[in-house]
Amino acid sequence: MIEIDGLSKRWPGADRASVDGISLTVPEGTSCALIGPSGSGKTTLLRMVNRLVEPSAGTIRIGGEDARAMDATRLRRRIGYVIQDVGLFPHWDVAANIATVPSLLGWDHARIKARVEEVLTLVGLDPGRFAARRPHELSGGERQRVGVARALAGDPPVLLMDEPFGAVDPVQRGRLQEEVLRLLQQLRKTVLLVTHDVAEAVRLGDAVALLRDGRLVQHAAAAEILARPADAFAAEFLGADRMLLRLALFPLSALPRHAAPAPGPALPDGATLRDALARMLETGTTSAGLPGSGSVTLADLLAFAGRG
Ligand SMILES: Nc1ncnc2c1ncn2[C@@H]1O[C@H](COP(=O)(O)OP(=O)(O)OP(=O)(O)O)[C@@H](O)[C@H]1O
Repeated sequence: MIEIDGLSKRWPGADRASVDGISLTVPEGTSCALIGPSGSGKTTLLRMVNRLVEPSAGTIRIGGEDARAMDATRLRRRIGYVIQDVGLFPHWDVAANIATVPSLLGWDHARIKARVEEVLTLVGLDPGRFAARRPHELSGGERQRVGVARALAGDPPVLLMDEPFGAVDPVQRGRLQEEVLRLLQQLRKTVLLVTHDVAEAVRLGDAVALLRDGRLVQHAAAAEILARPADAFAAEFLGADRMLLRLALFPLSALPRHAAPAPGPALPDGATLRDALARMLETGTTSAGLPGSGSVTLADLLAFAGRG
């Protein structure tokens, strides 16, 4: 669990605080995505959690312990950190990069080797093919995966991610988001994530925190913030397509199932309400076929969306 209370940062010489009295809790095993315009204080807030930036005021507790009272090195070993340009050591191979924290923790050689293979496999990279490569021998997407593997290597309970998929092309990005989401749910990590991308925030964050000028505008479950933005700024920032983004958060089982078949191919397993709407638009009909048999209808979908 991450508990942030009254946290502020005012950089020397600045005329106002970049982070201004933010209180925010990320419950154990959940994720929170920080969004907001450029300069709203997202990265500064994130970097105060692992003390790369010292707060001007306020407290941060990690697993109940005051982060400022802890030794900074010990604190950072309990917190995995993934950043956009990854920051891998260029002259070290992938295995050595991933082994950084386990080595600092004093693990023996065999345990480190086993852990490197385990986390590479977790992030979808074959250890036999990738362990001995240098960072420049990887694609951008592979480098991001190595970054995630490195952050997970010491099995920290908390993960901080700053634009983790920012440097990856849109197709890879979608796949990486999907995989990392599954992985983080499976590992029950507590995650604080910075992103510019509202779609990414609601996909990866159980909760979303919207910042403006260093202040917290709204902090709510992803489906809630999309349905009920706190004010006009929040509504504009979340975008005109926010109800479509929201539909993508719900499975087909959120709607009543009708026995009648629908025209066109059935939706695949794992499809969302947004996929159902897309299928209806594609077939020009008011129902979409469910995997197996049966269908959902546009009337039910609109009623669901309207309930918010
Ligand atoms: N090391 C620093 N020294 C002085 N001011 C800083 C420093 N780092 C950040 N700032 C200022 O703090 C404010 C918040 O910056 P921050 O990087 O946290 O915003 P952000 O929301 O992450 O922005 P972006 O989305 O563009 O990355 C900005 O006005 C920035 O200029």
